[in-house]
Amino acid sequence: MDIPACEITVLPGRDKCGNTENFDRIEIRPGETLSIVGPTGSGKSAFINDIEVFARDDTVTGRTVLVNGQIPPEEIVRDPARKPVALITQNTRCLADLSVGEFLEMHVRARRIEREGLVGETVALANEFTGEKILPGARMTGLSGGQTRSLMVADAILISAAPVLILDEVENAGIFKDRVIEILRAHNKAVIFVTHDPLVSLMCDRRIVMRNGTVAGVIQGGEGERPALDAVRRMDAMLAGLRERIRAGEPITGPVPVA
Ligand SMILES: Nc1ncnc2c1ncn2[C@@H]1O[C@H](COP(=O)(O)OP(=O)(O)OP(=O)(O)O)[C@@H](O)[C@H]1O
Repeated sequence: MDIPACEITVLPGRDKCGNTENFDRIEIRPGETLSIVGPTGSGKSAFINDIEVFARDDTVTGRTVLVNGQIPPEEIVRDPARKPVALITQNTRCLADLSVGEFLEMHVRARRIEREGLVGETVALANEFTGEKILPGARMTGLSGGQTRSLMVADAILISAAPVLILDEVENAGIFKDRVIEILRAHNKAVIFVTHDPLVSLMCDRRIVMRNGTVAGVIQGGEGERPALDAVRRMDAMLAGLRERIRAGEPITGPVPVA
């Protein structure tokens, strides 16, 4: 069953001191990418938690989250097969004692999807996100952090088909973040990244800045940030190259090219 694309609206609650938040509403539409930034303890996780549980003034923040302009019905909130939001964090792991292929086949069957080759497509997509190739015969429990996250993102796109994805600090875990963003956009997903990564933040359409448990600002990316994005892209590629050389055990002597 495909879950139709939807629009998420976050209505204001209160900051940590109990003051009403200073925004009208934040709307997240299909195909949009949003990053949540801010110092430790500023309320980033609380913000995405509100979206994940479809808050109704019943969380610490007092926010309310609407789906297509309305309080979502119970069956959307409770039934994982109908829930439009998938959350993937650094700690998301799958503890099934199955091979990757068996696990995905089971998920395809549970979702009653009849499409030839979907398991293979999902593994192939996951392999676009990670440098450490995933084999269909590998055990789920033996996958590395980066492989697990890549597989979960590919599964969320092709099998769970959740229209809204929340990725909580997954960038540190050996996945090609620019490729992930590109593919998620191509699939018209709404994506929310909680991130400390400059490249991910600058690649997103908008940045929500958190402070003291509240939304302190919303920054629209765009042409003004283009030079910064281009520079960060070059730096990131340089660092990725260096990381690979260090991982391969090369001594890093002589000058390192700077972006
Ligand atoms: N609006 C709020 N009202 C009351 N408490 C809040 C609010 N927002 C966040 N908190 C609480 O403040 C604490 C820190 O928030 P949170 O974990 O969301 O921060 P964070 O930005 O995700 O931090 P980190 O970067 O360390 O993960 C949590 O205990 C959370 O429940």
